[in-house]
Amino acid sequence: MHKDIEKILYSEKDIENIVNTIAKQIEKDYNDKDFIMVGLLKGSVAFMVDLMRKVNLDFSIDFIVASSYGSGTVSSGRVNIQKDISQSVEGKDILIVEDIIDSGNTLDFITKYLKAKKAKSVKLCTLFNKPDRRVADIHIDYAGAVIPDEFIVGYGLDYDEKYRNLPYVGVLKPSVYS
Ligand SMILES: O=P(O)(O)OC[C@H]1O[C@H](OP(=O)(O)OP(=O)(O)O)[C@H](O)[C@@H]1O
Ligand SMILES: Nc1nc2[nH]cnc2c(=O)[nH]1
Repeated sequence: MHKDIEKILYSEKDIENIVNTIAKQIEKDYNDKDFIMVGLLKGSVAFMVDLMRKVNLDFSIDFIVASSYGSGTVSSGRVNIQKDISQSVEGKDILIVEDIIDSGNTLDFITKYLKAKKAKSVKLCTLFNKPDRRVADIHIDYAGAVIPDEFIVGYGLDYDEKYRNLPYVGVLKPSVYS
């Protein structure tokens, strides 16, 4: 285990099981759809790569780079698009893939943004749902696990741009923040 991690909340195996369950639901719902799986970078990178390989359908992938966090652990509420989707979404079914939904500000903004670009449908898929600090009124279509109000890292999730490469998800030792 990494020296900065206090405890592991989701092991590699736990995450694999969650990914497989969500992939089966998506296969069922998107069987007859022409859809784009859109990962929100950078946090969704590990989840997106694992999920897309488990969904046995024809679809395209794309990425948006959006950010609402600075170097800390609280959402600024302002969402910036740093890299837009690279194709037209008009008339397309969009499945957004996210690592975590917390305040909901990021997904609220991105959903409205894609609908304004005339997407046929926009659904949300997140590995982790943290409802305690929700501000925006959003509907999550696929959620892996509900987590309490703790700041988690690993499997794409960072603190100050570190720990994204950990294959598991855990919480940091308090000394890391001081
Ligand atoms: O529901 P919210 O409060 O908006 O928080 C969720 C967002 O925060 C994190 O992204 P961040 O802005 O830290 O960028 P990152 O994906 O590059 O880590 C995470 O990946 C989500 O996109
Ligand atoms: N890394 C990380 N980013 C977040 N963004 C919103 N909540 C979290 C969290 O718990 N961990």
